[in-house]
Amino acid sequence: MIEGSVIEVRDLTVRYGAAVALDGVSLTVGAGEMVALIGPNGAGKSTLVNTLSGILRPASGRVTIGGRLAQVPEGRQMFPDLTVDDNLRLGGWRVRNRDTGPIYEVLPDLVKLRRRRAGLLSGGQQQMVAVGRALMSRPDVLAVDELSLGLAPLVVADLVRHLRELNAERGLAVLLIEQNARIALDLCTRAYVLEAGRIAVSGSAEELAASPTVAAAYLGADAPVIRASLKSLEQLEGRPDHEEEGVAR
Ligand SMILES: Nc1ncnc2c1ncn2[C@@H]1O[C@H](COP(=O)(O)OP(=O)(O)OP(=O)(O)O)[C@@H](O)[C@H]1O
Repeated sequence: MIEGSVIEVRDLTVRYGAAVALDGVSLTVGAGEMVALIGPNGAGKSTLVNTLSGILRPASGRVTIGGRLAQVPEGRQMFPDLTVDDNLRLGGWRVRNRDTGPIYEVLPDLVKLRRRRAGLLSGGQQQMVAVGRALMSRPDVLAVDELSLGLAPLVVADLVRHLRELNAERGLAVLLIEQNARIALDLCTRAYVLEAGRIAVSGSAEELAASPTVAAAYLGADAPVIRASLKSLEQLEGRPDHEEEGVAR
């Protein structure tokens, strides 16, 4: 394993029966790094996350995780009849961690919801529970599958801000799997573009955002909306202007 990396994927091929979903994929995520994996529907993004977390087995190639990986699954996967607190607790099951207190410190919006049934929450609230539940296993790296799916821009901006804080203050590495490339390239420093099971292009977020091909294919009309939401969220909370650095390009 490359020193200092928390995820190392080498020449990974994954099949569903005869169908090849991932074909010779290689990528790395360094400790404390935020890396994006973007790509269209059916590119193989969820297959990759599910292989990282051991749900799927590679046909060939190697996946190495340095430290602990926790997954925020696509669609949030709440236990709808359980309370928020019980959903969180389930995230700590593997490491025998039942103390949800630290999660409410990191995600204080959940405090007032702790006794509510998860099925009654909004999509954004559920996504926050899903992030908190993943944090219960005290991970070194979080694999977040479609953070923004079906959520309003302001809600996404709030979740992005929390991920940024977790990264800056706790050194949590993040692999962000996103269809919305603008969000991914705003949040992360490096990115890979997955197309039809192969890495089509990779590089720094700046390079990819500046690439006409990537821009044409992936940077749609929603881009200004998300950035405006981040800005208004920060203004609402009286955050200083320099926090905007790294968001707007
Ligand atoms: N259980 C399965 N059985 C057979 N084929 C599957 C299965 N799950 C996914 N596939 C196929 O594998 C390919 C990759 O799917 P995957 O869900 O990983 O893509 P994705 O990039 O996550 O797409 P989306 O953004 O729509 O979730 C697709 O062609 C898909 O149809």
